[in-house]
Amino acid sequence: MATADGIQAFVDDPIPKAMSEVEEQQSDAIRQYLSKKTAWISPNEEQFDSLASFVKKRLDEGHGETILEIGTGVIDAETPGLLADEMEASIATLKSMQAVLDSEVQLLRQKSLANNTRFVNEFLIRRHIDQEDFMEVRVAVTGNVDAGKSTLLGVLTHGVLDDGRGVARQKLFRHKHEVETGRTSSVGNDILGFDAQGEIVNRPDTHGNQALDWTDICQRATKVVTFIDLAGHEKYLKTTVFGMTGHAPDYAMLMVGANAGVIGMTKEHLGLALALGVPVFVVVTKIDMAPPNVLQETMKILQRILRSPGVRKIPLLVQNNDDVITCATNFTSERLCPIFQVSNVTGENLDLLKKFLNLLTTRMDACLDEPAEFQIDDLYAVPGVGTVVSGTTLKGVIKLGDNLQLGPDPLGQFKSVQIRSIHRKRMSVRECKGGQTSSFALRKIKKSELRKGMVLLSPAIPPVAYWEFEADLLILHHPTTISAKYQAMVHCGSIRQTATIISMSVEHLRTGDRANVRFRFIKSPEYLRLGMKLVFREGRTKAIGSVSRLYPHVPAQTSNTRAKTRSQTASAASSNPVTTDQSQSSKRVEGSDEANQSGNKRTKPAKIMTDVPEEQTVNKPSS
Ligand SMILES: Nc1nc2c(ncn2[C@@H]2O[C@H](COP(=O)(O)OP(=O)(O)OP(=O)(O)O)[C@@H](O)[C@H]2O)c(=O)[nH]1
Repeated sequence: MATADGIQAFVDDPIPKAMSEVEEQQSDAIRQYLSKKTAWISPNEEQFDSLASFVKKRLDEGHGETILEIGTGVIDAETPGLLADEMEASIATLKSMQAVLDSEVQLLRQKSLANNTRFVNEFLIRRHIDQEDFMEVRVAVTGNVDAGKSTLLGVLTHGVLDDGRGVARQKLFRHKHEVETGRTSSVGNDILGFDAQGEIVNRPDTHGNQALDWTDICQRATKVVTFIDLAGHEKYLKTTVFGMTGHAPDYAMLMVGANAGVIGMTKEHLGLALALGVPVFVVVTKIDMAPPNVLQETMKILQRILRSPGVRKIPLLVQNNDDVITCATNFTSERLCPIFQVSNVTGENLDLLKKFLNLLTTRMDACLDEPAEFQIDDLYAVPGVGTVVSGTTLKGVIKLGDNLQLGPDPLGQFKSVQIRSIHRKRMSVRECKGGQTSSFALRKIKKSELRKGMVLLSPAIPPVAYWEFEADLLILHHPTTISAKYQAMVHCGSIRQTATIISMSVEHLRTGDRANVRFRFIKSPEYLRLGMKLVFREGRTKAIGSVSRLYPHVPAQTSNTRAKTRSQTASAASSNPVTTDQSQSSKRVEGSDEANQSGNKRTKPAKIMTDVPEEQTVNKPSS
């Protein structure tokens, strides 16, 4: 088991580095001052302002929160620690900064050095957010059936303990058959809110009603963790894959029953998170009922799998507050894998897990200055409201009343729609930013016109749909060989559609092979972006990859729109492909022979579609 120190060795301490980078324009004297561990003791006005702008920068970068270490510096790195009275003065400086930064300061841990004479403190600084806003973190909950996923979510979000016979999970079930069988079949969402001091704001139900009041949670929370509860049963793997690709989780919580161990879908789910580059932490449940030797065996196997060459994680058993902070501050490094051992029945170690969840931050860059892009992962027809789409804003800001381009439809076309209302976690809001999930009520759109995988784009983004694309693919498993014409389901963002391999850079593909593969969707064109991760699977076949080249689709035209579209097409969606080494909007490949341009001996790609093939015109949008 790696120790906290072991972890520290491979992750650079981000704090002094950030400190040295903070304000290049600052004078040398100020920069030197900021690099000292004593900087917080009694700064003058200019020094105070510099410290404040340093923390503000860190808060901006951390989506509204940051962990700050006091008592270490770049200059005096070899002699860390402040005397007790120096630390007290530093804390007073930090506290007086709360008002300037409109934030809350919370002591996370104190390290004692030199026989308890010197101290290094770590603080969580969290910005106050107005009632309508909150930070968002998405955690995909995965693991084999019966690992205790729904139970843990019931326990965390409703503040109750389980009885070992499923009482806590009853609070979460959404479908009648789930209540009857105790098995999750749909992707469900549950939320856990934390205030600026890191306290849980989910209130126990006071009306005998099991549903939590999400608006109340969001109004009182500074940070909301959304759990995407994915089905554990193999039968629902399609749902699980969709949850992992379409709901854009920041982290994956892999649950393992201490008594059952690493069985069934556990490895499959771990592999999926690894393939999609989602950092994983493990929660071992049911430690109250597992005999010590069984728990030990489960831990041994788990750690062996995590350390194996295909996974290459560094497992860290979280046993105390110190471990929580070490894990939380180093977790964005995809290699660290914290492991919690909990009981949903006795509540053992749940406080450590809650503290860890409170410290997680989103991995998604909001890209607020870029044109808005929203991926649709679900559709509803809400009586009295109309058509509602839910999903994730991938970048930019979407505001009430905005006109966005909705598409692509089965013909690859987009249409303008207006945002009638916005909900974030069922709370009515005026805007939604990059990295946040939300639902929009749309004007003058029927649910039948929509399907999952569609997008809403700012008018500044060229509305291009793609029938064909290339991906760099790695075959994780296939029982025999894959060749051209092979078909399987492509999961890419919230897109879920069967695609055919139309050409490959090699003749055949077997387990472990890598190749560049050209795909064609069989039903309708989709909106894709270069670099998007994808999972290609059918039955026991599994491959992962990322989109490396796009072949824009030119939609069918009516005579009166033809002239207009022709000019748009020329500028925005030239029928030449877009590749990963080109900027999507500015550069395009010159000439017409893509195979030559790519510089390899791939089969010459099929002619680029300039009209809608017959089979697409008869297909209805899938949902
Ligand atoms: N003793 C004990 N029982 C637990 C614990 N956690 C869950 N259980 C029980 O284990 C059973 C299965 O829990 P679930 O939460 O339904 O498991 P799941 O992983 O959500 O299963 P799926 O939804 O089918 O994927 C239930 O009867 C729970 O009461 C625990 O920590 N200790």
